[in-house]
Amino acid sequence: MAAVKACGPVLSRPVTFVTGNAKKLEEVRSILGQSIPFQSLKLDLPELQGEPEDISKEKARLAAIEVNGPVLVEDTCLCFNALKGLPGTSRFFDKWFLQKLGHEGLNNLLMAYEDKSAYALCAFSFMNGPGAEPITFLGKTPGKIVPARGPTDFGWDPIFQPDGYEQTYAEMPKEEKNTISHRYRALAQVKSHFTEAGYIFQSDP
Ligand SMILES: O=c1nc[nH]c2c1ncn2[C@H]1C[C@H](O)[C@@H](COP(=O)(O)OP(=O)(O)OP(=O)(O)O)O1
Ligand SMILES: [Mg+2]
Repeated sequence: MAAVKACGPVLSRPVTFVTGNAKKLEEVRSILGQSIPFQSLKLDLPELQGEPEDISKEKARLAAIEVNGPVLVEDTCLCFNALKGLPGTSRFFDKWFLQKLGHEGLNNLLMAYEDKSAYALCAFSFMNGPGAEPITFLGKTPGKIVPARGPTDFGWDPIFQPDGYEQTYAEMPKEEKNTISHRYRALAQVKSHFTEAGYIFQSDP
C-alpha cells in the first residue's frame, strides 16, 4: 500500500456524485470542471420529505452506504412565496409533484395570488464515506413563476424566471444559467470547502 503523507482529510477515492437525473449531472459536470475529481453514479434515491437540508443529508447517508466511499448528492426544490402560509408544506420537494401537475398546473397553483415570486433552492451534501458526518451547502436563486417559455427538457426551467433577467432558465444559454443558478451557488461553496479543507486523494490500492 502506498504511504500517504496526510496534511488534510484523506479521501479513499474520487467523490461519487449520485443522482438519477441526467440533466443535473450535466450541469454539475460543467460547473465543477476539473476543480474536484469526481465520478458519477446513476441511482434513483428515494424521494424523501422534510426540510431540504435534512433531505439532502439523508440522501448522502443512503448514497454513502451504496457507494461505500465519499459521496456528493443534492436535493433541489422550487418554493413559492405566496404559499408559505398554507398549512402543511409550501415546498415542491420531489419530482412527482412536477410530473403530476405539469408547468401549467404549477402556474395555476398561484392563480389566486398576486405574488408570483419564488426561489430555487439547492442543498448539496458531501459525506466522506459511511459513518462520517454529512456537510451541507445551500444555494438559492430568487425569481418568479411565469407561463412556460423555452425548451422543456429540464424540469421546471421553463416556468422559472430569475430576478434581473428577461429569460426563463430554459430560454437562457446553459452557460448563463450555470453562473447564476441555485446549483452554481451551492457548488461554489462546495468548491471553497474542498479548497479550505485540503482533501488528499488517495487512490485505491
Ligand atoms: O435546475 C433545475 N431546473 C429545473 N428543474 C429542476 C432543477 N433541478 C431539479 N429540478 C427538478 C427535478 C425534479 O423534478 C425536482 C427536484 O427533485 P430532486 O429529487 O432534487 O431531483 P431528481 O429526483 O430528479 O434527481 P435526484 O436523483 O438527484 O434526486 O426538480
Ligand atoms: Mg430525487
